[in-house]
Amino acid sequence: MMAAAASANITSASIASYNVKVGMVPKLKPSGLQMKSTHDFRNFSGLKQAASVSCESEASFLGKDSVIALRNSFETKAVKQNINTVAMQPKVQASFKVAVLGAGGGIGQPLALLVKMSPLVGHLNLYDIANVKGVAADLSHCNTPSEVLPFTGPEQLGDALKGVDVVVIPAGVPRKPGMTRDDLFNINAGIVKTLVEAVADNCPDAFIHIISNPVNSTVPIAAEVLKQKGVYNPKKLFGVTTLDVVRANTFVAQKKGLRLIDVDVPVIGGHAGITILPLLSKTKPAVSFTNEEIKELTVRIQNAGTEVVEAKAGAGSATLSMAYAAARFVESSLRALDGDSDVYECSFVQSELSELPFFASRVKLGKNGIEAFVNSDLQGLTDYESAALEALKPELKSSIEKGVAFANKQPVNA
Ligand SMILES: NC(=O)c1ccc[n+]([C@@H]2O[C@H](COP(=O)([O-])OP(=O)(O)OC[C@H]3O[C@@H](n4cnc5c(N)ncnc54)[C@H](O)[C@@H]3O)[C@@H](O)[C@H]2O)c1
Ligand SMILES: O=C(O)C[C@H](O)C(=O)O
Repeated sequence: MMAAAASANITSASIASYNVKVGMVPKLKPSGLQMKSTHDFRNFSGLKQAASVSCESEASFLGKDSVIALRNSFETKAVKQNINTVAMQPKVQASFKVAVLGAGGGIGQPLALLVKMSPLVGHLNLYDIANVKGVAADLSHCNTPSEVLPFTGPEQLGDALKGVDVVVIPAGVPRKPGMTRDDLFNINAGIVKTLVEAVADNCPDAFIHIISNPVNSTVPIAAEVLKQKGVYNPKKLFGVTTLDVVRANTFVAQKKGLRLIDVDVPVIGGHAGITILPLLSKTKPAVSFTNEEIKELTVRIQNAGTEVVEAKAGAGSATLSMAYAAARFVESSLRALDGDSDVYECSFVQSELSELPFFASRVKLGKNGIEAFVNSDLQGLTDYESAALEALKPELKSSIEKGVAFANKQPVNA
């Protein structure tokens, strides 16, 4: 069944009042990194459990707001139960099933490790056409809750996907120096099509995270495949653009001498070159930039993938930072599925925020996928941002149309 495309739009005013309403976390912001899970957590990273320590580690991919919320959640429970937070032993209830398709690769392996560390994950299925048995055996020795299983080859793909809540797809070839992401289309389009067909057949209700490039085309391909299979739910199909946000946050913090953990920059548009548009005017905390700084930061964020491709000199593209970013998006999705009502992330999704059918923006995630679009991010843009937004549209439109045309030329396998 095709679900309704439109979700409610959210303005900054409604976000503000929403945050006041939930009230548990003093300084919430609509940035995707708050945590108020219904589950209790234990930290598996070797630190003491969150209830008993100040765990504002700047190394945590949970981010500051998550950590504050996590601690508040324990403290609130402890007060209610009239017990000492230091003595509290939270019970882990890992329940979600995650599948990584392309798990033996440069992104897949570190991503699998980070997902293995999540206290929300009970089952972690690793699928690849090669090299995945050893990865699963290796990971399965970590004393974190999830059971790790390997699945190799098309005959095991269906089993890898049965009952899965979140499917992450980093399968496909990466760039070499001199290539654009679109140069990967001919190989990766077919890989994504085949994998999404299997998702449609085996776990049509899962959140689907597409990492494989070119994201601006592979997400529309996935949408068409799901439509052809009669199971498209636009609220649950996501192009992973979290790495653009991670990079923007890092580069802005470095440039302005801010604490990394404080910075949040929304990135809109798509995921290739000029289609990546960081909205520096919406940076939190509010920062002022010179025109030169805006240009320099924008271009650096847009070319950051190429910066890594060139530094790796033929050995691939970003893998470790991508795994980190993908793990953040998985964790956000699981928190949303777990009932956390304050989860916001940027993602490339079916959208009505612009005249393009797919567009990256900040979205609010809930149990049923996208609950709302943060349309206030697109209001009050600077002249520079407005011009950049108009300039990206033709390229993004043509990448979307290329994906749709590919999928419609190649009917899905029944
Ligand atoms: N969205 C983003 O921000 C982002 C960031 C970095 C990389 N990427 C993209 O992610 C993709 C993977 O990059 P990587 O560095 O991990 O590449 P990689 O070559 O190291 O790994 C890819 C893996 O996919 C597997 N694979 C290939 N065909 C498959 C199939 N049909 N089914 C299952 N698995 C299959 C390969 O065996 C390999 O293990 C590339 O397309 C790259 O451009 C996207
Ligand atoms: O740049 C690439 O090809 C990989 C990825 O899209 C990235 O942004 O790092």
